[in-house]
Amino acid sequence: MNQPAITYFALIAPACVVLFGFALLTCWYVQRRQPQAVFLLWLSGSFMSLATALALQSLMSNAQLGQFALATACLYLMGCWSLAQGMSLRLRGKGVSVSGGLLIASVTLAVLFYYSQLENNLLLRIQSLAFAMALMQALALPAFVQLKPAQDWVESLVRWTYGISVGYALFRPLAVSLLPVNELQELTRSGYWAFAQVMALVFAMLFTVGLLACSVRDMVTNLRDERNRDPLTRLLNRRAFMEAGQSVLADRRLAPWALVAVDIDHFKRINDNWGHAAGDQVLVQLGQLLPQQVRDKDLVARFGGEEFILLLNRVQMSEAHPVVDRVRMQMRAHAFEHLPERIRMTASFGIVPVRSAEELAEALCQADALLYAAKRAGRDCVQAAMTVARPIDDEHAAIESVADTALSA
Ligand SMILES: Nc1nc2c(ncn2[C@@H]2O[C@H](COP(=O)(O)OP(=O)(O)OP(=O)(O)O)[C@@H](O)[C@H]2O)c(=O)[nH]1
Repeated sequence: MNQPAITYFALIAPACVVLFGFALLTCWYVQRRQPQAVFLLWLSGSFMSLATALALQSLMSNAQLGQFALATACLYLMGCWSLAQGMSLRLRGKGVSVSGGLLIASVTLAVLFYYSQLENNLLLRIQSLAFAMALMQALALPAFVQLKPAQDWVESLVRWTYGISVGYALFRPLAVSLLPVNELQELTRSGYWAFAQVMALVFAMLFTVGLLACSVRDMVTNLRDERNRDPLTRLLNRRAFMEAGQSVLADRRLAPWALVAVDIDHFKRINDNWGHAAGDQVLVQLGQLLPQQVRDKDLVARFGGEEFILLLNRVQMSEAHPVVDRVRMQMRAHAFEHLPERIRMTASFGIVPVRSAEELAEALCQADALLYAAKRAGRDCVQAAMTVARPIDDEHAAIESVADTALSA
C-alpha cells in the first residue's frame, strides 16, 4: 500500500466517521445504566466498522481491492447490519433479524469470492456489495412501520437521514453501472470514490448530529421525569402536580374545575395479608386505571402512600360527581393482579370545586377533609362539597371486599 501523500487525504472522511463513532460511544457511556441506550453502542460499532473498511479501501489499488475483497466486504456488511440493528433498537426496542443478516452476508461473500478469486470483475463486485449493504440497512425498515409521529424535527432528521441513506444505497448499484470505464481503472482515485466518501460523510454527520441532539433531549426528559414523576406509578408527584395545577388553573378555557382526593380503603391490609410487593402492584394498577377514567388533559397525581389527586377540567360539580362515582365503581369492579380473584378493592373520594390557581392549596385541604368524611361515612363512597355521602351500594355483594378480609387470609 505505498501511496503518494495525496492519497492520505482520502482518509479524512473515514477519520471523521471514526470521530462520530467515538461521539456516539461517549454518549452511550454516559447513559450506560439505561438498557435502552445500547443502540448507541451498535451505531458506534457500525461507524467504526464502515470507517475502517472505507479507510482500508482508500489506500488500495484495484489489484489489492480484489485481494482483500472479502475482508473489506465483511467490515462493510457488519457495519450496515449494526447500523440497522441500532436503528431498529432505537425505534422499537427490538433488534433486526440475525438470520436475515447472515443470509445476505453469506450470499454476498460467495459472489465476491467468485468475482475476486475465480474471475476478476470489479464492477460486479462493487454492485453486489452495494446491493447487499442496501439490503442490510433495509432490515431496519419494519421498525418504521406503525411508528409514532416524530415528536420534533431532530427526531425527523434522524429518521429521514436513515431512510434516505437506504434509498441512496439501493441507487448505488445502478449508479455504478453508469460509470465510464476509465472511472474503474483506478477506482479509489476516481470521482465516483470521492463522491461516495462525501456522501458517507454527510450521512454520518447528519445522523450523528441528530442522534446526539435526541440523546441530550432524552436525558433532559428523563431528568425531568425523575423530578416530576412518582417512581412507582409514574404519575405526577405532589410537587409537579402543584406546578402543573397552577398553569391549568390559569387557563380560563379549561374552567370550571373540580379537585378530587382519592384514598384506597384499608390498604394496610393488602400489605399485611399479601405483602408489600402486592400492595405496590395495586398502586401501580390504580395508577393506570385512574388516567383511563378521565380526560387526557385532566391531571392525575400520586400524593404519597395510597392517596391520589385528580384535577378535572371543564366540569361543573354536578358533572364531576357522576364521573367520580364511575371511577369508584370501576375501582370496585377491578380484579387486581397479584391479589386473589375474589378480593376487590374500594376507595373513598372527596370532591371540591376550584375557581382559580390561588385556591388550589385551600381546595386540596377541603378535598382531603371531605375524603376523611367519606371514610367516616363507611368508605367506598364519594363526598362532594355541599352533598351528603352516598350509601355503599350492594352491587358485587358476592365479592369479598378487602374490608371483610381477615388478617390471616
Ligand atoms: N405497598 C406499599 N404500601 C404503602 C406505600 N405507601 C404507603 N403504604 C402503606 O399504606 C398503608 C396506609 O395505611 P393507613 O394510613 O392505615 O390507611 P388504610 O389501611 O388504607 O386505611 P383507611 O385509609 O383508613 O381506609 C400503610 O400500611 C403504609 O405502609 C407504598 O408505596 N407501597
